[in-house]
Amino acid sequence: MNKSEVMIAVQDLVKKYDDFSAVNGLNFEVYKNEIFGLLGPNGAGKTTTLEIIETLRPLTSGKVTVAGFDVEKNENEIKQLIGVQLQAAGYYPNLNLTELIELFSGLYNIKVDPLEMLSKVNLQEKAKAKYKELSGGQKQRFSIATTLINNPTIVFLDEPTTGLDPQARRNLWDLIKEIRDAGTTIVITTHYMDEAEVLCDRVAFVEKGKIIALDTPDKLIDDLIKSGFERKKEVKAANLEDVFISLTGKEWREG
Ligand SMILES: Nc1ncnc2c1ncn2[C@@H]1O[C@H](COP(=O)(O)OP(=O)(O)OP(=O)(O)O)[C@@H](O)[C@H]1O
Repeated sequence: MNKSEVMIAVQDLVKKYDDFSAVNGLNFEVYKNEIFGLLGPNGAGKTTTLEIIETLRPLTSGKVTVAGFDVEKNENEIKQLIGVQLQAAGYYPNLNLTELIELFSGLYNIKVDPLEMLSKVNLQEKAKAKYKELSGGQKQRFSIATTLINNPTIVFLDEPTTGLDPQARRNLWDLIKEIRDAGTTIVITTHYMDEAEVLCDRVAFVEKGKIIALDTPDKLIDDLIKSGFERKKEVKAANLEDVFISLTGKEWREG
């Protein structure tokens, strides 16, 4: 994470749907090369905020810049810099993965090697498989590959591990970290706090369209402990998920 380089700046962001404020004065910055998590309950305003940053939804007031470009004035420049996870329902179920990558790269008007893109997400063996033949984890990995086609500077992932088994989730965490380590900034939303804790460099908690806390997971946890918080139950050195992983292994298994 490089604090000196701000990739996304959100200032006093407000989004109203009629007289309901879904986003109610948000302020935060995302730094170059970090994994930044937006956390919060259903309806808190996370997706709305992401869609405004992605230039897919107009803001009501405030200012949002992406790599210095204003979302209200430089939509095209921003679209070239970002990778957005497309909803799976939009994929043509009868095309194979190679054909789908070719289709998407055609939409971006660029040429990529489909096999190279698929190998980034460990799906090279599935190059000739149809999308509908993939497991849940493979579908998620494929959708992450589609975000990387235009070689983006920033990637947005909206709940990328929902519905996956523990192995598939952990493998996806490794993949997302690799993408960050290769120089990409990542903004993610998730409802899984364990995921946010191991994956995110910094997290913002959003509630009712406002940020109620923003820091590294370590700092947020340390502050809570300093305030006198204690868990009721004795904390064990492992949990049931650790048992699952230790019994079944951690390799890619949805083959
Ligand atoms: N197009 C719309 N018109 C009216 N209200 C909307 C619209 N889109 C979202 N909302 C409302 O804005 C609020 C924030 O929704 P948003 O989808 O941003 O929340 P979220 O934090 O992403 O929730 P989730 O975790 O469930 O995805 C919700 O109360 C939602 O009903």
